[in-house]
Order: sequence, then structure tokens, then C-alpha cells
Amino acid sequence: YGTPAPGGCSTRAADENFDYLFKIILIGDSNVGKTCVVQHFKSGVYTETQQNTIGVDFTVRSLEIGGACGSMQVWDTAGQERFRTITQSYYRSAHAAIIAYDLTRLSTFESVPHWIHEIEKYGAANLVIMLIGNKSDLWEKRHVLFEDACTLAEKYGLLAVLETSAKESKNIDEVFVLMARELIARNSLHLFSEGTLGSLPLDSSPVLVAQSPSEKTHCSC
Ligand SMILES: Nc1nc2c(ncn2[C@@H]2O[C@H](COP(=O)(O)OP(=O)(O)OP(=O)(O)O)[C@@H](O)[C@H]2O)c(=O)[nH]1
Ligand SMILES: [Mg+2]
Repeated sequence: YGTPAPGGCSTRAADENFDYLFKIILIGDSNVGKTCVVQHFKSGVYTETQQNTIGVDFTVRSLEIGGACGSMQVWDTAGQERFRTITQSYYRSAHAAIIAYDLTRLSTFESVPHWIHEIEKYGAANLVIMLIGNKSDLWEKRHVLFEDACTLAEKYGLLAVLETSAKESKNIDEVFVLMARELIARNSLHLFSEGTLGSLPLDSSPVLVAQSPSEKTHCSC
């Protein structure tokens, strides 16, 4: 897939003039590195000492995908149990979810079915779900095999599994580009059927709603 333009869709005003709006919720156990991943996506910088997220943090970045400008709105949620009721209220308006685990801690991978269940319970139907195994730089401490993550992704019909490292800048943009492409592909099918392609609304209403289940349940690596 293509490389995002360095400063987002640079000739445009990043927050208002875009073709697509993607709302993505980022979930997973505490300390798997969700905030580091989203900060790296936003600024290209890794910050070692992150505080645990309190409730939900919002980040936005524009991405150029196939000549169109997409605004990626990422809701970075707290993994800590005590914030569950706050984070649950953010599932409803999301087009997609990214579930993160820490590939050095098996328990965070074993929680993935729980997070899928949360999406099914609180999210819209047919939400696009991607799985990321973070901290791939710590490969000598690996406790989760990539093959096992792929098996789980296939079992639950997830879009893809990517192993990432916020610390070593591995696969971070790829996660969001892949997600954006999938959402555009699904939405295009919907728009064709409605006969409205080419007249995408630019107001605050959700531009992208995942309408049809995807054929893709493969691991993308
Ligand atoms: N080695 C390594 N450490 C990482 C990576 N990403 C995050 N960390 C570290 O993991 C710890 C937790 O990172 P956070 O991003 O705060 O984790 P979180 O998932 O947002 O945690 P909550 O906000 O509590 O849900 C921090 O000490 C980070 O420095 C990575 O790619 N590699
Ligand atoms: Mg966090």
C-alpha cells in the first residue's frame, strides 16, 4: 500500500477539508502500548514514559490514500478495568476497531476474545477489526507466536494481524493505511449501490459506515 504524504494531505486544511472521515477506536489491555502507537502515528515520535490513559484520548491525522484525503480520528482508550464504562460509550460511533496486545505478555493476547466481545456488545454491526501485536522490538522476550495471532484472527474474521513497534517505528503507519483502504473499499461498494459516488458529504455526519462483511480474513504479513 502507498506511503502517506509526509504532512498529511498537505495542500488541504487537515481538520476540515477531507474526502473521508474514519473513526477508529483503539482498545486492548493496559500497558500494551496503545498510546505510544497512536502518538507515533500522530507525530512520528516515540515517548518512553507514558502515563496510563485516563478514560479516552482523541487524536486526529490526515492521510492521503489513493489520491483522496482521509481524516483519521483515533480514540485511544484506557485499558485499565476501572475506565471500562467510560470507554464502552465510544464504541457506538466507531467505523473500525484496533485491538492491541503486547507480544511479550501472553495474558494480553488471551484478553483479545474479551475485547472482540466488547465490540460485538457495544459497537455497530460488522465493525472492521484489526489486531496488532505491539513491542516487536522485544523479540527475544516474545510469548505470543505470530501464527497463533493469525489463527485467532481467522477464527474471528478479523481484517488482519500486524506486529508493530512504536519504539522502532515498525508497521505503525501501515496499520492505519491498511484500515483506511479497507474502509474505503467497503464504503465504495455501498456508495455504488446507492449511486452517490462522487458526492461524498463533507459535513460532520459519519462518511464511512462499514456496510458489508469483508471477504478478507487473512493475515496481511
Ligand atoms: N519496547 C517497547 N516498549 C513499548 C512499545 N510501545 C510502548 N512501550 C512501553 O510500554 C509501556 C506502556 O505504554 P502505553 O502506550 O502507555 O500503554 P497503553 O496501552 O496506552 O496503556 P493504558 O493507557 O493504561 O491502556 C510504556 O512504558 C511504553 O514505553 C514498543 O513498541 N516497544
Ligand atoms: Mg494509554
